[in-house]
Parts: sequence; structure tokens; C-alpha cells
Amino acid sequence: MAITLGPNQYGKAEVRLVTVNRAGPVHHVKDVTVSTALRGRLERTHLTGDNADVVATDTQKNTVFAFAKEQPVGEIEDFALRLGRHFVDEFSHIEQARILVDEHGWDRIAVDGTPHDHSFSRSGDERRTTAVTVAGERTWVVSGVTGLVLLKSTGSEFHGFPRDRYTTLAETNDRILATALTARWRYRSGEHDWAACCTDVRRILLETFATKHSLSLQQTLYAMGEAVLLAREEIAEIRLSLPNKHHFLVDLSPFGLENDNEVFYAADRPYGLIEGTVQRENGDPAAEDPGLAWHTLAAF
Ligand SMILES: O=c1[nH]c(=O)c2[nH]c(=O)[nH]c2[nH]1
Repeated sequence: MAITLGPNQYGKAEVRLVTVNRAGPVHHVKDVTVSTALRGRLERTHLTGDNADVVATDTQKNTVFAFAKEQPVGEIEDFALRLGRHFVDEFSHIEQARILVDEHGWDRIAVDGTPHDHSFSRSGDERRTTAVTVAGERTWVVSGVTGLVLLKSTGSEFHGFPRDRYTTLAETNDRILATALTARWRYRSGEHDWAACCTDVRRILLETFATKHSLSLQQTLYAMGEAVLLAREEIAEIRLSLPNKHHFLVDLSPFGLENDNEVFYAADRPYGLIEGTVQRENGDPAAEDPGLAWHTLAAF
């Protein structure tokens, strides 16, 4: 039986990088987590242990820090594109680089109502993300937000689903709808105003979640994605992952109390997980291989 090396990649995962711009008395902090992954002609190290083609993961990590000094990090998409291009251009046996960057937000602490020059509080769990793939001359940018925790206390129903002998869920015309949203959108090829687009996508996602009367989380998912694609020409497709953070009405009848949709048990797990892609019908002719933009390795 012949055995061969399948798809592979390697890199440094989760480099924690913080930069401080000290150009003036008002400091600016950039806090990111960077993962690099390189692919290419890497048979030699796997098959023989000859490391002549291996850009050490330690070197990859150092490159992240050096790049952050040589030029301001700027938008995470631009930083990832610079890093990815460097690895592919610098090393002939490296054919693809995949750079993931998550940005952690810091808010200025207000002192007597005035934003402080150099003191910050963490913005919360929400993060802006990007996944850049550089393959030869081509690049793909998939950006997103994750950890966006949302809740609406009414305006959500769920009924009409099939009932079999295992079904116990009550139909409802008024429930809490809550989620911790992850959205990732693939840009059409080209340079875009990454920050402005991200801000607008986030606004659209929130406004649609708030205003769309929901008959299912699936319907809400589609409405959110559709609204983004209608508003932002530069986005080819958007993928959404919406855990259904169930809020169960507590039975207060043992205590002689009526629960008028006011007291809930917020369950931790299990949770429904609703995921989907919203895309343009005629595809994105600019992207020859959109799959490359998304995947890690099939096996992982
Ligand atoms: O919006 C929902 N979609 C489902 O598929 C589902 N399934 C379930 O039990 N509750 C819900 N809610």
C-alpha cells in the first residue's frame, strides 16, 4: 500500500502582539492575536527531516513583531496582507500563506468624563477578525466579527415545526431570542476600506436583528446576511454562525405564581447552532477559487 503526504501547513498560532503608538501624549493601543500558516513544497521535512525549506515558526513569530515595529499595524487586513505577501515572496518553496488576525478592543477610561490619554478598559468579548490567504499572486480576504452577544426580549416566535413522538418543545408566539454571533464575509478582490465596511456590516447586522420580526433564527440569519449583501457591493458572500442561546420560561406554578413571560432560565448548553451562507446568485466571477479563501485544512 503506497502512502503519501497529504495537505499540510505549519506556522505559529496565536502570537499575542500589543503595540503602543507613543507619538504624542495620547497613546493608541493595538492588541491583536496573529496566527500564521504556510503551505508549499514541504515534502522534504515531512519525509526525510531535511529542514532546508522550513521557515521556522519562531522566525514567523519574530516577523510578526518586526513588522509591527517597521510600520504601524494599521487595519488588521492590511497587516495580514503584508505578512502573507512577505512569506510567499521571500521563500520560493512557500506557495501559500494564511494569516489570521483577531483584534481585541480597548476603550479609553473616562476620568471625570474625559477620555484618559493612556488608560484603557477591555471592550468585552467581541472581536474583529480577518483571515487572509495569499496564494501566488492572488489574495483573498475574509473578515468578520465574533462574540457579538445579542438578545431581543420579544419579536420572536417559533412554531409550525413537525411534531413526532420525541417532540416536547411548546410552540411559542413570544420568546426571547439570544445569540452570540460570528459573522465572516469574503471581500471581492481588490483593496477596500476595511474599517468602514466592518463598522457598517456590524451596524446592519445589529439593526436587522433588532427590527426583523423573527419566525425562526434561520429566517433571522438569512435576513441579516441579505441586508449586508444588499448594502455592501464589495462583499461577495457572508457566513453566519448563530448559537441559539435558549431562555426557558420557568414554571412558577408550584409556587402559585403565574409566569407572564417575565422569568427565564438562561441555559448554557446544549444550544441550537444555526449556521448558513448568504451569497450572490451569480457567484463572484472575480474569485476563481473561493474555497481557498475559507478553508483551513479539510482534516482540521
Ligand atoms: O429558531 C429556531 N430554530 C430552530 O431550528 C429551533 N429548534 C428549536 O428547538 N428551537 C429553535 N428555534
